[in-house]
Amino acid sequence: MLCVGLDPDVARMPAGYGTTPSEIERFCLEIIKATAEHACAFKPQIAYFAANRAEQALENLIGHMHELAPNATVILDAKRGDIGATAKQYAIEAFERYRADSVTLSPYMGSDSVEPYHAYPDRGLFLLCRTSNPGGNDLQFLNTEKDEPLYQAVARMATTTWNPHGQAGLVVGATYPEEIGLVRKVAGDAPLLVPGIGAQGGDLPNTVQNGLCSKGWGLLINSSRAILYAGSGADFATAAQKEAKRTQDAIQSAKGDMIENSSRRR
Ligand SMILES: O=c1ccn([C@@H]2O[C@H](COP(=O)(O)O)[C@@H](O)[C@H]2O)c(=O)[nH]1
Repeated sequence: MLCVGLDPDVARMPAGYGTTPSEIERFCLEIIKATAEHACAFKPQIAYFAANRAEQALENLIGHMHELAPNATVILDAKRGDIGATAKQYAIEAFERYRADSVTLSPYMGSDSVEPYHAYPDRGLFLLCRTSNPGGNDLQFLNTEKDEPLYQAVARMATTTWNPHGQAGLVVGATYPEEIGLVRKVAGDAPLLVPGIGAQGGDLPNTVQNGLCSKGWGLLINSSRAILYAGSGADFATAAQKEAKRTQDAIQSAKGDMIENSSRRR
């Protein structure tokens, strides 16, 4: 259930790496190779590539992800949201240009802003629901007319009426594990993309405990900086591999503890 995030920050490139698009690509490729055996997903964050004129590097890297880790799903973290005509172009960008398996979306503009993505029913959509950042509280906790907080209304709509092909998941931060449980209740078995462990200090055991679906999975737990920058020297790829394995083991052990506790309770 580990998702390796690719957020190549040019201020943090390891020894021996420059900051050009081809160096960004070389760095990320080493991370992909080093972590592929531990990852069920990769999540490149588009801003780190676009900010450095490295969109072609991102295209190439997604190709490498598909080749080197054919069973891993590729989530383009772009957080798009716009009127239908523009959303159609964003869908082409994510699924045809970049060949991502899924894309992250902002739900703020409503159902017609999500509709163009339904033309790709075999791809996934992760809608921002309860985000990992402190400012997420500003809007996500506003009460709706149904007397539920906005993030729960998003969870409900995104996985039902806005989801004719069953392709929707939700983004819920590991920094708020209690809300992961509340979202899970509303969203059934929909996949949850969970950023916030590692550098943001989220709570892994409670994320797993509250977030597993009825089939015992349903979580893509993302770690970006903690893996990418586990080392800064020439051995950065080995350090990334170790951190990915450590995180994968921690996820497995949290899952094991949960299963043991629930069978003890029976
Ligand atoms: O609520 C959210 C939604 C997206 N993100 C993204 O996930 C990664 C987290 O990086 P770390 O280095 O593991 O903290 C990053 O790409 C964010 O843009 C999020 O953190 N929270």
